[in-house]
Amino acid sequence: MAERDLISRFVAGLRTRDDRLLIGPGDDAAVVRAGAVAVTSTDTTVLGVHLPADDPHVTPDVVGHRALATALSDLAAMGVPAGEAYVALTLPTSWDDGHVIALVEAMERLAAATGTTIAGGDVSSGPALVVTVTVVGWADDEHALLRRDAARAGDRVGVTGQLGGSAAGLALLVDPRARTATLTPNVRAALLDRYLRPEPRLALGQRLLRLGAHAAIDLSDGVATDAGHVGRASGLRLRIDVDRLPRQLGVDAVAAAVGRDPAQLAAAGGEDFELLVTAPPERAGAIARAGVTWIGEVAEAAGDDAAPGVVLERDGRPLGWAGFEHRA
Ligand SMILES: Nc1ncnc2c1ncn2[C@@H]1O[C@H](COP(=O)(O)OP(=O)(O)O)[C@@H](O)[C@H]1O
Ligand SMILES: Cc1ncc(C[n+]2csc(CCOP(=O)(O)OP(=O)(O)O)c2C)c(N)n1
Ligand SMILES: [Mg+2]
Repeated sequence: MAERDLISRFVAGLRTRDDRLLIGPGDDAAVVRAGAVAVTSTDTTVLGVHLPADDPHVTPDVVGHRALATALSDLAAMGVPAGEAYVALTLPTSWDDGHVIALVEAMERLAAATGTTIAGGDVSSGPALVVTVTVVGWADDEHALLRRDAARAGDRVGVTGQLGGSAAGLALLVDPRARTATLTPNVRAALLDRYLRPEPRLALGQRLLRLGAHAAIDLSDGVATDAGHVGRASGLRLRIDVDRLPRQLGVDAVAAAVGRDPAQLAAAGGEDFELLVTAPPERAGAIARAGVTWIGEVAEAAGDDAAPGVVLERDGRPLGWAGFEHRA
């Protein structure tokens, strides 16, 4: 199919989910009636970097879902609902029309499930499959946000859901040793799903904001790195006990099979796309009931050996673990 026809074909399957969109796909630019404050984030998914390039699990559907989910995760971490998404596709010749349409259809399904409107994008050819998704959410005012720099000394530090599942799922795909792990079919499927089809915690992010959380960040690179962003942005030190990190079922078995510490998969494996939050102790009960596990606290940063950032601890002693880094 020619570029124009391909675009027309997949745009025909996109729906508008709000009354903001004045001009959607088709003109030189999208036109949206703005809310009070725009919250915008962009994320890239590269086949071979974010997903294995030649694995039968990595279908066009998985690529589409994951690219939008990981972008929406940043809006979840800001505590705002999703608004519009803009999708730039770089397509290698090995991706035929059917693949591209399946990718966009999977995105549209997640868009429907999250109230997102795909309002525009771009199609290019290129040497590798790259999907860049820009998402915009709308807040009523600039205070109705979960920022990285809003942690306060004395806050508790918590995480939503369970961690390590994505790294374990990836290991099941790429590390032959992981296949020796004893897992029930359901547990194995849930680990693969966590890696291949993460769910952005949009409703939970908004709920945490309403419940009085101070700061939040989504866990893309792992607590070891992402908690450090909160600490540095806030000028404080997050102290986290790695043995309190909730681990997804099956993580321990995969960690044993690949010879790694299970807490390290949970702290540094990355891509669970859960949220890390800080909140004052008086809110801890209500926030825990919303699905948060407390893993540490926010301390003043003072002195050379207590710089702003994160310190991961085991039995009160610091560990040198680090999360994912693109240019290590
Ligand atoms: N090329 C760039 N130009 C401007 N800002 C950037 C660029 N790359 C990253 N940033 C900013 O740096 C911060 C961290 O980026 P990144 O690690 O991609 O964020 P996240 O983990 O939330 O997706 C973000 O606020 C992002 O907007
Ligand atoms: C094939 C493959 N190898 C390694 C990884 C691990 N990995 C790749 S990117 C990444 C971190 C998250 O991606 P990034 O682009 O840093 O997202 P952001 O922090 O910008 O949200 C991790 C853990 C992977 N997902 N797939
Ligand atoms: Mg990253």
